[in-house]
Amino acid sequence: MPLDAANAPLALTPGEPAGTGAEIALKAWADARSTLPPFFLLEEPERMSRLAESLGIGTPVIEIETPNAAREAFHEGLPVLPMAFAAPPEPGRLDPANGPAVIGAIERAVELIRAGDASGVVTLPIHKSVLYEAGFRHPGHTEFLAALAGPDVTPVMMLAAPELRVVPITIHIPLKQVPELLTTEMIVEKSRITAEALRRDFGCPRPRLALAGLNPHAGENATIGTEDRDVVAPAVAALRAEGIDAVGPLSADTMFHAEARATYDAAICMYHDQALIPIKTVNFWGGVNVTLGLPFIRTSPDHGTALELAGTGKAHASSLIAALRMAGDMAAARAGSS
Ligand SMILES: NC(=O)C1=CN([C@@H]2O[C@H](COP(=O)(O)OP(=O)(O)OC[C@H]3O[C@@H](n4cnc5c(N)ncnc54)[C@H](O)[C@@H]3O)[C@@H](O)[C@H]2O)C=CC1
Ligand SMILES: NCC(=O)COP(=O)(O)O
Repeated sequence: MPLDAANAPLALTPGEPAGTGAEIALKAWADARSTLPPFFLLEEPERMSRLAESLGIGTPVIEIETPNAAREAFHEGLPVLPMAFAAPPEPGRLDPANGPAVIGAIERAVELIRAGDASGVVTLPIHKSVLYEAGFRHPGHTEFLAALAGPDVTPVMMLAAPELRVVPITIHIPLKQVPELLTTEMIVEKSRITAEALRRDFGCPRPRLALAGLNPHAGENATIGTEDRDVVAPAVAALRAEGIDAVGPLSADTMFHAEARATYDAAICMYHDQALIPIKTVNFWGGVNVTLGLPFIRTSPDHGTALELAGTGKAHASSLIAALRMAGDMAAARAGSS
């Protein structure tokens, strides 16, 4: 996939149209445009204008015909590249009929990156269960974007805030399946991808990884579950043999306080909540979800659709602002190093 798009704007996908995505996009432009890289939103321009007016967000909406027009337009308002939803979106009311348009916008953003018309994709939150109803077969953006990227892509979810970076090795699977699906190979591969990304995109020349144990007390010498001895410890040994600075398995309950966090650059966690609870506790408003291992840049706010706030204007845009900024910084750094 060509990455000659470094100077192109970022593509922002709409996510769930019944959620808060559209309003935080308007707010991000209103609150932070002078500090953000140019971006355009895939959406319905008229709906965006109506929403800005009804919520009293003073963001002009500018319909653009091509992504190229976004750079100029961004100074004047929020550039919107038109798309259409099948059913008129209503705040807080999910409609599976809009699933194909939500999914299609993500596909279109990847095509624009491939064509050199976008420097990366920032995704607004999707509502996963309504997309599953609409036939979506991927657990989330992370796996869908990897499938769009190509056959041999292993995506890695990392959530990053100034205080902490976390990587869940298993992601959206039932908790009871975690021990069955967790393998040494999976931990090694995702940790290796994380180390490479920390070097390339996050200014860590010698990344330090801290691997959490799966069980309480990291298994207490295999007396509280054997996975830490049999699955996680061999992964740590393999990573160290490759020259990666990895430690663990560590007791997960004592690795997230400030002093512990200062000893590593990313915490490699065995399941979703082991990773996401600490980061959303230390920084709920400024975290960014970034997909590592893709041949293009993808970031996202780390929260969901917040359906109950849709249409109220109360949703915060800070995580989206951080996601746009991170994607822009990554694109600029990659352009500088190529
Ligand atoms: N990247 C993505 O596409 C993501 C999608 N989701 C999806 O979002 C849906 C709802 O998930 P929940 O677990 O309820 O998480 P959520 O993040 O939507 O909501 C959790 C709590 O945080 C609040 N909140 C979320 N974003 C906010 C914002 N910008 N400003 C102020 N308050 C905010 C909500 O009001 C709620 O109290 C699910 O379908 C889930 O799959 C969740 C996370 C990421
Ligand atoms: N809980 C994180 C989340 O749901 C993000 O998933 P994805 O859509 O970025 O794969």
